[in-house]
Amino acid sequence: MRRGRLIVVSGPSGAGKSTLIRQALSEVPELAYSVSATTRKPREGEVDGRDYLFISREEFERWIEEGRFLEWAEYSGNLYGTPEEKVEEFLDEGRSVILEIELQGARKVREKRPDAVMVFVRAPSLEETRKRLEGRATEDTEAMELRMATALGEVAAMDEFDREVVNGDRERAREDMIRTMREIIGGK
Ligand SMILES: Nc1nc2c(ncn2[C@@H]2O[C@H](COP(=O)(O)OP(=O)(O)O)[C@@H](O)[C@H]2O)c(=O)[nH]1
Ligand SMILES: Nc1ncnc2c1ncn2[C@@H]1O[C@H](COP(=O)(O)OP(=O)(O)O)[C@@H](O)[C@H]1O
Repeated sequence: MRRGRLIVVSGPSGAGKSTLIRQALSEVPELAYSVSATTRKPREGEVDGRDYLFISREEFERWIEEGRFLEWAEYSGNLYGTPEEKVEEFLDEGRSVILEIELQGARKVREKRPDAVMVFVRAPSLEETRKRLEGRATEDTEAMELRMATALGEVAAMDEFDREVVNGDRERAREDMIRTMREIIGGK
């Protein structure tokens, strides 16, 4: 069986990555989602094992020592990492796997797996990114400002990516994301 593709989806906080990925996963059955581990506290509505594996810093550090991560990074004071075993399982089953990860992690994956396809998601502008983060209201002011500061650096890295999805109009972005995923799976 042909192995699946490794798909990295990255972009500033508030760009709409989670929203677009959720939509792509429900439309494209060949896609699987890699559930990351994090030391961040769960947000209202987030489910352990579905959105993230919520673990302590001690446990996270143990996983690093045991070499269980394909990549990991610190972001906004918390640790985030991609457990490698599950990703490999999906790829072996012929499913393509989406990693929703920040820029440092994306760069590590590109180094380790040059065949990974890098997709950048962004809002039409930074002002729009801020508005959406404020609308989502999941972070306190400090965490939000940190995300905005990081967003500036992330937008500058756009050129490092293979594909871009601009999330302006919701419906168009949804279609664009789904088309992009189908093209990647189909080898385009
Ligand atoms: N390197 C890395 N980044 C991750 C991983 N999982 C999530 N992230 C990124 O960590 C950042 C923060 O995620 P989160 O706390 O859920 O906040 P949000 O992006 O504002 O919704 C986002 O850019 C995610 O893409 C991971 O396994 N590895
Ligand atoms: N095209 C869009 N137009 C307006 N708001 C959007 C759009 N896409 C997503 N949002 C909203 O913006 C906020 C951030 O989206 P989210 O998917 O959580 O971003 P990310 O995962 O990149 O941090 C959410 O409240 C979401 O409902």
